[in-house]
Amino acid sequence: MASISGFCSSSPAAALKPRRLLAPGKPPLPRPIASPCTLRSIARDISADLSTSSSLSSFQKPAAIEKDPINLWRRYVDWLYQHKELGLYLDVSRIGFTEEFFDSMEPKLQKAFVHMKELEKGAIANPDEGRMVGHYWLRNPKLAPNSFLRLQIENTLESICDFADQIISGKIKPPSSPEGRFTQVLSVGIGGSALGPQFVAEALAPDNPPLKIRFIDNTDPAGIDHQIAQLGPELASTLVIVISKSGGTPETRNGLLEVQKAFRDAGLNFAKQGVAITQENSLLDNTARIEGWLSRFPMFDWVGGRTSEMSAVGLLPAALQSIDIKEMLAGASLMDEANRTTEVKNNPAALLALCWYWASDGVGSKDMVVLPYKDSLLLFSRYLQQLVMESLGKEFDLDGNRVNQGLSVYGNKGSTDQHAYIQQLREGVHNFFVTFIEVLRDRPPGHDWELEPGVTCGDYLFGMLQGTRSALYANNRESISVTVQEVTPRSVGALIALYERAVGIYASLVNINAYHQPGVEAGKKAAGEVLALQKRVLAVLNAASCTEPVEPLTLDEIADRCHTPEQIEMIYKIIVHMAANDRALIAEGSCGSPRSIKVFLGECNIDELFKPATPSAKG
Ligand SMILES: O=P(O)(O)OC[C@H]1O[C@H](O)[C@H](O)[C@@H](O)[C@@H]1O
Repeated sequence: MASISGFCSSSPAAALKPRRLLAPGKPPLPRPIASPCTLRSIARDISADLSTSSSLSSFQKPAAIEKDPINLWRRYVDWLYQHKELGLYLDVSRIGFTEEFFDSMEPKLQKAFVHMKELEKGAIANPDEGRMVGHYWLRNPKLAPNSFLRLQIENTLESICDFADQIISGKIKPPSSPEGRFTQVLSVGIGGSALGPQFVAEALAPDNPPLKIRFIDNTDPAGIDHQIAQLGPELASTLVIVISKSGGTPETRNGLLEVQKAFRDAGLNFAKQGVAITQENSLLDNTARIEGWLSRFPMFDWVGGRTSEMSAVGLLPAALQSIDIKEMLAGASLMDEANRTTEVKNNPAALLALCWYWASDGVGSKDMVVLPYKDSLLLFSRYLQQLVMESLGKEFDLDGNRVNQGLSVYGNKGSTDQHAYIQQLREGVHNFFVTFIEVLRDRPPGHDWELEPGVTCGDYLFGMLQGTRSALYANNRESISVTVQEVTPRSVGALIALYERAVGIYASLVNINAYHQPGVEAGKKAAGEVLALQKRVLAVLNAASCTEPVEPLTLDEIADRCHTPEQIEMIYKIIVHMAANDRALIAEGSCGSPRSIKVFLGECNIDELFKPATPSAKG
């Protein structure tokens, strides 16, 4: 193994001292016994206590990371990972892990490899939901645990390619477009049903795709109106793809209802232009079937939303933009293959996971800043945010211990971000590590020119990346660099596969389920309760506004009549929102003085009074 002198603790005894999370150079402080502590520090302590002898708690991070340029170069060469066929490099030399750390992690990594192997063979790797985790089969259907699943994958891919060909060639036409063919795709979906397609469109769509894609990924009415307004008369030649694994996500349902209304208003037949990507027999699937939509593609139970880019979710939108989806799959498959070796140094995903573990102390103590130096990769960090944070951000580990795990991800692109927040990264709070994504090819051959003697525009970008990496490192800020030759379907497929696997391995290292998202439900449930309360408020206001004379109500009176005095603040917020949208009138007072306001409804709706009572969230 490489000599990385200067990286190691000075003596074996020092290596066994309990590790402290300190700025380099500071002497270790005794752990406070009963001082006030943050949730994060509690989580960190619990996690440290739970860890075994192979965890970071056995180590002390070096006081300062290697600065000698020759030693650093040796470290660079010794640790450089290269995937020849993909033209992808991974440089972990600027992460200061020690040999002892590396060796101590070996058993955990070997265990992680076993988990990944079992997962690929079809084990129930998502135990809470009792599900297999099969995104790796999508790019290598032969791996699927049975021939039924293999055929499902192969047939879906074939039907995606056929459908996209027929749409692009104009064999399948929109019923009432003067263009005679589809020119636009409007993708409606959220989370894993949007982020991958958005990232890939930004990274790979040609300048003039056969169909231009746009997205509705929220329940923001103004955002939806904006997308529809921009389509204008081209709505008639727009293929609407509604994507939802569950088929019941409210934001996506609302997007669909809004788009369907726009079609009705324009006198268009939505069904002839609508496509659903969802699980069989979901609400969305049934709607699409009953309404006779143009087509339906399956989403599989064993593919999670955030790992669905290589399923119909990602492949259909990409194919419609003439992105070579088979190349994307090939890139992912090659990367998966590389990630199956049990030799850590030759396993890029394991190396990444190891670096994350080192840099964030195995408890997410540092954030991961992702900086692609290439405009087309702008959305990579946003895509990774869901992949990493929804997978790793967990309250409990697989044994039921409270661990509050996670790894925060943010970033946009270099060198743009250099003019925004790199100042803080260089000199401010030291709570992050960086991942640089470097693309060697600046622009297609034959287009380059020197904007000053010997220097091209791309040389500047290169210089900015290297300069930032060095400047950060000089101030003890660690970084990883991932280098690809070009942004192609193959390299993008490989990048996605690399991070998917790194997340899986890291999850094994910290013993959590990376494939469920129990925390997301809490927000959804609370949102449902707010809407249920709003309906009760409306019913109460409606009753009071239908009297003669109209009876404006105070917030206390509304809360009282809703039988939810404890919800008065939420009722106030509901009133303010309704008033701002012309659905309620404030008779007295102003929103700024909640106690003073009296409210009635702008329009009394007698029918509303005779509707059956709205079921409340509180029963
Ligand atoms: O694809 P859908 O079922 O509509 O789900 C969309 C998103 O919903 C939730 O937020 C989940 O946490 C995400 O993982 C998922 O991607």
